[in-house]
Amino acid sequence: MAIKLLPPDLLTTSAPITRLLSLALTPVLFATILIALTYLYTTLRYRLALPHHLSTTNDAGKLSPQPPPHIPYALPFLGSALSFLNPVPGGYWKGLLAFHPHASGACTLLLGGKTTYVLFSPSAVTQLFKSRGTSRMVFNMQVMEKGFGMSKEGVRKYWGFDDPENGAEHHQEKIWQDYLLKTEVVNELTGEFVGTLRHELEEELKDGGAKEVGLYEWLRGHMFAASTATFFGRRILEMYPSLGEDFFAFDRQMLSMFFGIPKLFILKAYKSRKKVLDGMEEWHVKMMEECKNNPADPETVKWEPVYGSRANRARQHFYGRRGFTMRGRASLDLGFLFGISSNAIPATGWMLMHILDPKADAMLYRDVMEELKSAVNKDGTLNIPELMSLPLLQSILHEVLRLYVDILITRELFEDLDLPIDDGKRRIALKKGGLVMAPSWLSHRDESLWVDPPCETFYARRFLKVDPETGKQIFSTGGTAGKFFPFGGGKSICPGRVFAKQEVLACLAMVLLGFEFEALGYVEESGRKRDKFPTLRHGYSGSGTVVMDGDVKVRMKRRQ
Ligand code: HEM
Repeated sequence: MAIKLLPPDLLTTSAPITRLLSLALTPVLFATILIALTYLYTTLRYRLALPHHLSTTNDAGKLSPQPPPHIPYALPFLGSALSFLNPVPGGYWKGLLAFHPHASGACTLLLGGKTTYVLFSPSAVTQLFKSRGTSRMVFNMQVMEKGFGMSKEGVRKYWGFDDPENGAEHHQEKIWQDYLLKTEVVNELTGEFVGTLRHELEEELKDGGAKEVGLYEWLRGHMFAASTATFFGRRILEMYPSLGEDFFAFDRQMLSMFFGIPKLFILKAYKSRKKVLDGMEEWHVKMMEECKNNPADPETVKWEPVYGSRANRARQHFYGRRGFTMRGRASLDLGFLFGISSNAIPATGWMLMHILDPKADAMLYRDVMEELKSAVNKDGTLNIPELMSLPLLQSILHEVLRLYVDILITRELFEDLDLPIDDGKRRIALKKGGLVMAPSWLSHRDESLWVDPPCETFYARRFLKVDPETGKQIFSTGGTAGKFFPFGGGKSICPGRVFAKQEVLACLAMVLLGFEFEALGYVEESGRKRDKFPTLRHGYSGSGTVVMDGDVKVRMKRRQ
């Protein structure tokens, strides 16, 4: 049958077949030669550059600083992009450090045509955060368009491409300063969050019984509801009760869209984003009708159910002035919801899971409870400043952020930058137009920096020290500059960091003081039993606080 389908001349002579074959093989041969030559050239370039980079003689001014060695690759233009998309957390970095010395403190990658300088020397990272010649704008624009589904025109409008006077950078910074970072506003937000969460938790086990739950799954629902209502107002969850579920389905797949995986392969991701955007757009249309296109003034009104916090209303006023469509606002709000929810909620989950882990430090749960009780006022309310100063609790939070935050701090270089390595014994020269990236994974898990216990181990008391004067245990992050940066750094540092710490610790305290937990064992995401404590769920590098690939099953009841 197959033979009959071939043209007659191909059946009678083998010459056309040979011609056809050689025609088909030429591009393959060409591609193979190109790949081999690219690999040979980039390997040779790397081998020649590495000794110069590692040499400490250039501090005497004998050698001028050079860009860090370019990691070899085989695919022209794409460079290391495909291997960078390793879904195992830390997988790409592990492969890189198998041949590139950690002591080098930096390297250069070609990622989809873009020269990307990767920093993991503490002195270089510290200096990067201080430098003025960098910006996060290009990264932000890409996240908005590829991650949160904003139109190209919307992104241009947001950043003021055609109207620089009205770009968002300055306005956004001012909104963060006035409504996310000022102490009184943070306290106000924490008060609202605590009130909403209390309301949520009061509904749990009202009859005094007990129940078995997956700890993180249970926590996530309550925490999402409380933080979303705090920032966006109560009405969003009344109108769109499955927002949490839809948001986390989107959150799981956001990076695959951001990294540009062809749509055909990730239809589910696009579908999940569309669903949340449709719901948020509908919410906006209704809310704008209710408030007659004029959300309550953020200066005078503390909180209200339609648009929630001052921070959110200040954003909405700005978007209104800039003439954003409801769809455009939905994308911007999805981005803000991502900022609020994607890190703080899993970080609280990891803390709870470690504290209640039946196979870990047997004294941890007891010590945490003792500390927490000292932060309760006589009337039973939480003393937030006291809570924020508890050494063990702060140490656990920081250890969770060290071990589970996988963030790629990314900046565009709009001028050449000269950075120190090894406290300045060596220097590197980064060229204008490139990207510079400080991956938290490489610094937070550097085995030469985090030694006792080893960097891969969760150690609740890692950030505790004995105060030589009082002999008491104190919390300290001293000596971690450039080695530990879960909130990023410099002028683009996370504006929600102060609230995030209060939110995480307040939530943890309310849960542990309100309920008794008995750990029953570990489970997979599917609910099937497993022997080991959950670890990091698969996802691309840069996921933020990485979610767990399972849960701790607990029996819970109300404390008497
Ligand atoms: C444990 C919790 C959190 C972690 C680890 C975290 C981490 C980060 C990081 C690493 C960045 C990028 C910083 C940089 O490039 O230097 C960032 C940006 C941001 N975060 Fe957070 N964050 C957390 C919680 C929050 C919360 C609760 C909010 C809101 C209240 C928030 C709002 C934002 C916003 C709006 C940005 C973007 C700022 C901009 O583009 O200028 N974050 N966060």
